Amino acid sequence: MLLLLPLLHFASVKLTLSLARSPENEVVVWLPNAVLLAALLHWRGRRGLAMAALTFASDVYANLPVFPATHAVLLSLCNLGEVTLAWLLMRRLGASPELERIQDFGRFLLAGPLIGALTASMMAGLALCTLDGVHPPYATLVLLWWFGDGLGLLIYTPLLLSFLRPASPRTSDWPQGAAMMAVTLAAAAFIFTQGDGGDLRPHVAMTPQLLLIPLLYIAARCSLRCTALAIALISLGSAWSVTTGHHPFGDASAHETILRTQEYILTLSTIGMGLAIMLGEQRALAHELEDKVRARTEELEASNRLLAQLSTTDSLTGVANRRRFDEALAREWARAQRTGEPLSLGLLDVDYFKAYNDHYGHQAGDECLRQVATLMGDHVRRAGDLVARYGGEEFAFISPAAGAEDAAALARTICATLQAQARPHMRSPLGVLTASMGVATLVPGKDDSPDTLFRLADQALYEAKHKGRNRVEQADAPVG
Ligand SMILES: Nc1nc2c(ncn2[C@@H]2O[C@H](COP(=O)(O)OP(=O)(O)OP(=O)(O)O)[C@@H](O)[C@H]2O)c(=O)[nH]1
Repeated sequence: MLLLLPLLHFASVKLTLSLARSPENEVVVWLPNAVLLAALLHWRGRRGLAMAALTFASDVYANLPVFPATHAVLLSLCNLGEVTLAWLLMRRLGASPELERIQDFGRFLLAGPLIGALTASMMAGLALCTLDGVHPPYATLVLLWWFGDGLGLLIYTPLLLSFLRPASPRTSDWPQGAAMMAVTLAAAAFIFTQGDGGDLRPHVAMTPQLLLIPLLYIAARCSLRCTALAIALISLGSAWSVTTGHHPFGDASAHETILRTQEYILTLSTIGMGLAIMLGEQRALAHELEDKVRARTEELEASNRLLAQLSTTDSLTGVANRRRFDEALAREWARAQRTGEPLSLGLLDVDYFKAYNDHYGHQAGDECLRQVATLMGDHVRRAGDLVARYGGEEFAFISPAAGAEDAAALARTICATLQAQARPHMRSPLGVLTASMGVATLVPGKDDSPDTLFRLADQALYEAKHKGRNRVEQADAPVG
């Protein structure tokens, strides 16, 4: 970067001087100072001294063929002073170096093009008048220098900064920007090459003010980078035009012509860049709001999903609650009615659970219920199966497409495993925690309802309890 900086600076001095008006080397826009200012802003002043020294050397070296050595050194000192003052003032004013907000752009305008360039122009005017004494009047010299330097900072600092930072992925405006740029440049080429001066110039010529129209379109629709680039190219075109004998701004004295051109570029750049920055800020704000809305919507959707899950989940055991059980039973019932497949339902009731609670406490009772839920979940695992806590110490499973034998076998495995886990239950005749189950299987008929299946399973459970508990009873119903 430190090597590239003087190269870029040197090239910009040469380009500017190639567009200067002889014999006094008056320039319309002096762009090299923007190179150092953009570098200082982009790298937040890091290696500022080295950058300043390199660009100063490049400035003197590039000026030497055009000015005597004393002039070259003094003028380069003025340039360095201008950039340093602008940089320090911007820091003092708290301007963000990105220049993407209108208040930062305003502070930059004040610090660079206004105060920095004016101070340097007064110093340079003094130096030139003292050294040569034959220049245009001091005020004219100051005005020309001020406008030239001010415009250079105004146009090229934001342009270089926009190229130094990565383009925002959102401003993929290049097709539109390129099309409008092509139109603008074609129009600029036509306007700035009209006539070759003197009598041959057409009587009715197009004025450069017309370029404001496509430029405003670019500023409104494209990025600041695109707008600054368009202004930079127009400024180069107009500088070339007035220093090569064209008269896009009408007939006037040499100094007046340069001043008219500078005023024209100033109007174009303040309006164009101001608009681009203001609209860019609005767009960034809109994107920020969109992002916030999207994030909030996602949060809301996640909360809704969680809420929906919580509203159908039993908080103690984590299995489905009564509401989800009812919904699943109705759904599976309707499906079995359509397919003609059997539907099995198992009801489980923990034996002597009141006594367990009384003996071991409610918390131990809760732990028991969690154990039973886990056990059922471990065994009822076919696709479409569901385990639910029906209420209190009662659990249920729904097993679609399972025949009576399969369902009864499943229930027996659950009861046997619970007994084998041998959780002590001092108040049960069996000494360990057990459960009773009732199982029913139906191929739903047209006139049946899920209640029929539930009633059958419940009767079977009652029978299991009645027959001594820790057993599985099957409902006497037509089975599939
Ligand atoms: N710890 C705990 N106990 C519960 C919960 N829900 C219901 N119970 C208790 O479960 C017990 C159910 O007792 P009963 O309906 O009399 O049945 P049981 O003692 O198991 O007798 P049988 O079913 O005939 O073997 C009651 O004492 C309820 O307080 C719960 O969420 N946690």
